[in-house]
Amino acid sequence: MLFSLNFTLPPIFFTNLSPQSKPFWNVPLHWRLKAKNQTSHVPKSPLCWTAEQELIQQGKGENSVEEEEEKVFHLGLEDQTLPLGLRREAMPRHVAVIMDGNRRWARLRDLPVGSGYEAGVRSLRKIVELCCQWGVKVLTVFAFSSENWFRPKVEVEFLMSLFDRGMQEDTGSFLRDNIRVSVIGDLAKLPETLQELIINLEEATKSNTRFHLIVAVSYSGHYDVVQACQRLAMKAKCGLIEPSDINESLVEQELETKCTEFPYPDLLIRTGGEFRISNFMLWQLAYAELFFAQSLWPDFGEVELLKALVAFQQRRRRYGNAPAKFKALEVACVEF
Ligand SMILES: CC(C)=CCC/C(C)=C/CC/C(C)=C/COP(=O)(O)OP(=O)(O)O
Repeated sequence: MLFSLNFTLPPIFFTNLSPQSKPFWNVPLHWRLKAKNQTSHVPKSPLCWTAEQELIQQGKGENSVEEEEEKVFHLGLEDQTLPLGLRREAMPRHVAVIMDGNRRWARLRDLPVGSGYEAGVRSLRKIVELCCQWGVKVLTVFAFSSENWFRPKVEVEFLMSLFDRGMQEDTGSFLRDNIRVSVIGDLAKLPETLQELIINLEEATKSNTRFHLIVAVSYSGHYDVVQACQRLAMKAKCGLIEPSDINESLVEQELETKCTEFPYPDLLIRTGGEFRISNFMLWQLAYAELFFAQSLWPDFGEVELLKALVAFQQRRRRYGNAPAKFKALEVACVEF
């Protein structure tokens, strides 16, 4: 029998999270493992049941800390730590993020605007890592909009060099962690060196299957729909399709998100306290759940991501009467 589970976190869950009282999953792994022989000190966390706790429980914790760390690192996805309150089977497959608030973060600290963007990259790395660990399959981030070209030249150049640097620095970890990277948007407008880097990175990671990071650069929802229309018009002009053949499925196949198996974000997160979608993935967000966070993007970390995911898992998704392709996740979310 199917039943609805309306899981609500105990108030202690978020009110207790001061920097002094970190949740158990923030405690470094070697501390947790070192504590394992001192039974009274093994944290009996009400918040999550971790893979290494499982090993201790099974009496298999006889190895050195290093061996245990190695073992935990290589456990399968389904065995990895998942904070209490998150259900793996109800995890959004595709999360989209508008990473807003980097410049405000820098100004609040009297730092140059570039430091805000650099802090934003650090935040992005952390969120990618968590999404991988927690079982999200696709993450699309809005890194530079079509409108951002109108920002001061020096800022645009800084962002271009940051993309360049970020992609070069992270190629090794994308390969090691089995992460595929795609970049979507009007890439012809980017500096040629960056275009080459993108082609190489996409090629190098195209067979990776654990996680798909999609970076939207020089992108807007309007741009995406227009370029899809142009491609369909070309096909019609060449006689490959009739105008009357054009339907939702054909449009979907021409959108930039054709690179992923899950083109429709289940969850859109916007940081920075604004309540808009700012011309991001207009077609694809049709049935996304929206989550607006007050945190500026560089401050958006584990606790904030967890709040967004827990909120998502508590939503009841209805989709109107949309076709089954949208509905797969509803079963996991509502009928647990
Ligand atoms: C390598 C890589 C993918 C890097 C991504 C870097 C990054 C965080 C880009 C965000 C860019 C951007 C225009 C954000 C909007 O917020 P804003 O900073 O304009 O916010 P604000 O003016 O509202 O504070």
